[in-house]
Amino acid sequence: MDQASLVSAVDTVQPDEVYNLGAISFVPMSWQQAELVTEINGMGVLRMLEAIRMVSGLNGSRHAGGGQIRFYQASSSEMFGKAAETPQSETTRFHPRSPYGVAKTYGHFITKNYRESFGMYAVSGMLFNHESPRRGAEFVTRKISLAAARIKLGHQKKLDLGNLDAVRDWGFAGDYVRAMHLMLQQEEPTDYVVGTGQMHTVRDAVRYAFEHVDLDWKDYVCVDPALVRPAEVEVLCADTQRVRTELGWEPTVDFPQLMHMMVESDLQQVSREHEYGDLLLAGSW
Ligand SMILES: Nc1nc2c(ncn2[C@@H]2O[C@H](COP(=O)(O)OP(=O)(O)O[C@H]3O[C@H](CO)[C@@H](O)[C@H](O)[C@@H]3O)[C@@H](O)[C@H]2O)c(=O)[nH]1
Repeated sequence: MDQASLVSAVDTVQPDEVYNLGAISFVPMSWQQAELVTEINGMGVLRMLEAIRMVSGLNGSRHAGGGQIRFYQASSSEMFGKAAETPQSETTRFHPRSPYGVAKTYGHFITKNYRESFGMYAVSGMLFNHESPRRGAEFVTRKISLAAARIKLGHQKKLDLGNLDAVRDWGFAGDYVRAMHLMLQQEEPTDYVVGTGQMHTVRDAVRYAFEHVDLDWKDYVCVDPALVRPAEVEVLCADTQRVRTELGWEPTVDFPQLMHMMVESDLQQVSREHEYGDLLLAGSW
């Protein structure tokens, strides 16, 4: 959408809150299409802020109150990248490791800059990995849960993965949506790190998923060096103190439960797909 159409859309809808979750979110794609990812994940944020600024009539240097529309930017733990410390908090310095992370860092700082320049209620949530049964199949948790279900039901033989030692702080997406909403209900606009504070490896994710279907993951998982990233983010884990104390936010699903939830959902989905496929083959549709 061009800038004029965006301004017109914001002016027509007159929203109270805007959540900018729009992005190309698959990190490896950002090495293949760095310019496109920068355009969408970086410049896209600026365009949203500009549209809100124009509709709100914020023209000068700093306006107290900054208009009525509240803005949420989906920042990412990928900004911490080659992490300077663990766990990562609101004050940890950024060292992004991919064009995706660099573009998100621009989006983060331009949001902060519009808050400081125009007094806008504009905040960033530095969200760690958040997953659910709706996760795209290219992301590692869903790739694993789908494979566990397909292998269990006899529709797949093995699972190729990249770096099994990567450590992430994975949580349930539903919990993170609650955190985003809470961030826009505060008196003062400010940025938060959102995660569970728990570290797990990709290997743990595989183990939890395959355990759920009573299989030994070592019989099925192969490491494919082509899936290892050019510059990996080795360890991410959130310092959750601020989000817990200031927003009263707590995650409700732990990582083993999350993997079980995803595998359970995929067992049903894979069964349905194959039932549907069999009906088609039998000419019943
Ligand atoms: N996708 C994928 N990742 C793999 C694989 N094997 C190992 N990994 C490792 O698994 C980790 C997680 O990869 P993803 O699930 O693709 O997520 P991500 O790169 O950490 O990024 C996600 O979380 C960020 C933080 O919230 C988001 O900003 C980003 O958009 C995305 O949702 C990475 O260290 C990656 O190298 C594989 O076969 N596929």
